[in-house]
Amino acid sequence: MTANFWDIVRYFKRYRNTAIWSITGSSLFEIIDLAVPYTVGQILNVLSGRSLDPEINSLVIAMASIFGQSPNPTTALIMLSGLIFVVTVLRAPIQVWIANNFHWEIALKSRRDQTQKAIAKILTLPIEFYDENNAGRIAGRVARGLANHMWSYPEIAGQLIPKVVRILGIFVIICAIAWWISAFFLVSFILVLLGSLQKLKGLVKTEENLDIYQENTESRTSEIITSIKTVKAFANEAKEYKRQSERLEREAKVSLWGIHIGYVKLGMVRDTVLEACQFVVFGAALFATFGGKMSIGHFITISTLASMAYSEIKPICLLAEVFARRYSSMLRFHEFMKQANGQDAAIALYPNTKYPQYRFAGKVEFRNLTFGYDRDRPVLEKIQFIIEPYETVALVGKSGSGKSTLVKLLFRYFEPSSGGILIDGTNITELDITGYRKRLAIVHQEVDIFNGTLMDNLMYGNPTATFAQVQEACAIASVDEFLHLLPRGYNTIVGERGVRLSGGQRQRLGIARALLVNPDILVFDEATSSLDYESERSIQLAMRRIQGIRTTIVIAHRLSTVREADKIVVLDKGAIVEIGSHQQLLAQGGIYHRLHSLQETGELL
Ligand SMILES: Nc1ncnc2c1ncn2[C@@H]1O[C@H](COP(=O)(O)OP(=O)(O)OP(=O)(O)O)[C@@H](O)[C@H]1O
Repeated sequence: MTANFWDIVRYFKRYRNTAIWSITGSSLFEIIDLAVPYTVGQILNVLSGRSLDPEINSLVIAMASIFGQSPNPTTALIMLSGLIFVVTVLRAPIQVWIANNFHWEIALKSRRDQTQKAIAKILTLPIEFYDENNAGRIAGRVARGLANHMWSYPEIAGQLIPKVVRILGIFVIICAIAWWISAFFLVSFILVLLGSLQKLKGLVKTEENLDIYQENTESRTSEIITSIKTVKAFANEAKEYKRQSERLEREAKVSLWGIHIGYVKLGMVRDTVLEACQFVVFGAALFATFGGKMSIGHFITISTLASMAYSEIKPICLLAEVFARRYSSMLRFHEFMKQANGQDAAIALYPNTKYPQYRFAGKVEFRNLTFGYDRDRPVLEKIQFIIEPYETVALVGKSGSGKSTLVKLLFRYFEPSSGGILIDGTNITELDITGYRKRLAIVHQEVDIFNGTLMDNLMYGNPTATFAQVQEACAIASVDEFLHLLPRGYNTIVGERGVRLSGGQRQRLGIARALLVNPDILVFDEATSSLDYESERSIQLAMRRIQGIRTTIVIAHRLSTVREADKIVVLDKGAIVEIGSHQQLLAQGGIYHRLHSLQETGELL
């Protein structure tokens, strides 16, 4: 999905009304400020004994009559000084208030809204997105996009637009005094702006490449952090360091020689052209004044305004440059936000959303199910078997045979290409996905631990569980075997900043967490990592306690667990090759028998 400039504009759409009046306010103040050089010019005319411009003269007469004075040079000077006081001293706090208050208010509020939307997007993206993009890449893209939008808004709304309006105002005033100077001014302004924009276009393209490079570097840094144990175990610190340094060097080359130098050259050419134009205007006005075609007051007004205008073009170009530098990362944020949601996106993001409260006996039927991540390459083919309520079924097969994929389909992370899954006779696609998933629970091979207390982690799926229920689940899952070893029992902080739990302890925590949900179907993905004997025995005990209470599906990597299952489904290359009890399958003398013999001789399944 591609994004464009209008996505950036839409980002702030919610605050359109405040934006319109605050930008108009800021722009008006930039115009009002222009009264100063004009008034100074008029003061000079008074001081040098020349006449005022007709409009100002009638204003002085009108004001003098209001205060009962006769119009003379003194009243004119008081009037003109009063005008300068109003547009400078009185204007200052109001202008700062609008700029600092409203522009930043919009920037910060939009950041809050959009961060919320980004979190919603993260929660609703299809699960395969996370197979293809790691945390560092996603987090980096979102954070850069949000920050750049936030910084850009006050610069564009509070500075760039008002400055452009100010330049237009200057053009109008110069035009009223000497149209030929204003024509030169306008042409030079447009040419400088078009030239700068043309050059910026090229630089934005290079910025885009830089952004992609940066994302790749961030992604690898995040991988290094999450896989630091592997990096260290292979003593690959130097290799990783070198690879990242090379990437940074490549980024520096692009940003220094491709982009930075581009901006420097652009600035050099632009500033020289601007100074030259200003000099031409100054010279033309000087000769016009010397030749008696212009008053000294108008000469001062024009040269001051021209200097103001040309000095405003520089910040306008600089603001455009800064925006260009941020542009591609903002677009990449919108590309991320436009990613299609997963088919489970309907899952409620708001806690109060109602969903049906299902209750299943737990009969699961895989009916002629075929599926492939890539539609042309099926990973599972014509899978057909039934799990009766409260049965324990073990899925067995070599790595890559499709066991996990079958479970992913049960959780509706993906839809089958043909066939389907029925629960108590109803196709799961006909059920509300939230209500349905609430009745399932899974214990992954690697149990995720959130930073918080052990209790928080146990109650993750069911925050309303009672203490007695927690204790019961912990007893079944053999969590209580290590509970007393933790310094503060249930209140011990575990996870990122707390006590480290071993693989076996994590799995037992995972089982207790799943049991607390009281699911109708429990899926247990046995840890492949070799657990110590004690942990393995505890987990087996826990599994034995669960059997017969609810439908249980075990992705088995150890045959010791499988032996106890009511039914064993042996998968090979995405198809069911054997199905039956441990004894039946041994008697068949097929794949299962071979796997069993291998394990008996000490080889892992
Ligand atoms: N997200 C994915 N996108 C594309 N292909 C995938 C994806 N996940 C798994 N596969 C492929 O699907 C096939 C089945 O994988 P699956 O993870 O289901 O096997 P498994 O039996 O659970 O293996 P293991 O025991 O190693 O976990 C494999 O060929 C794998 O490469």
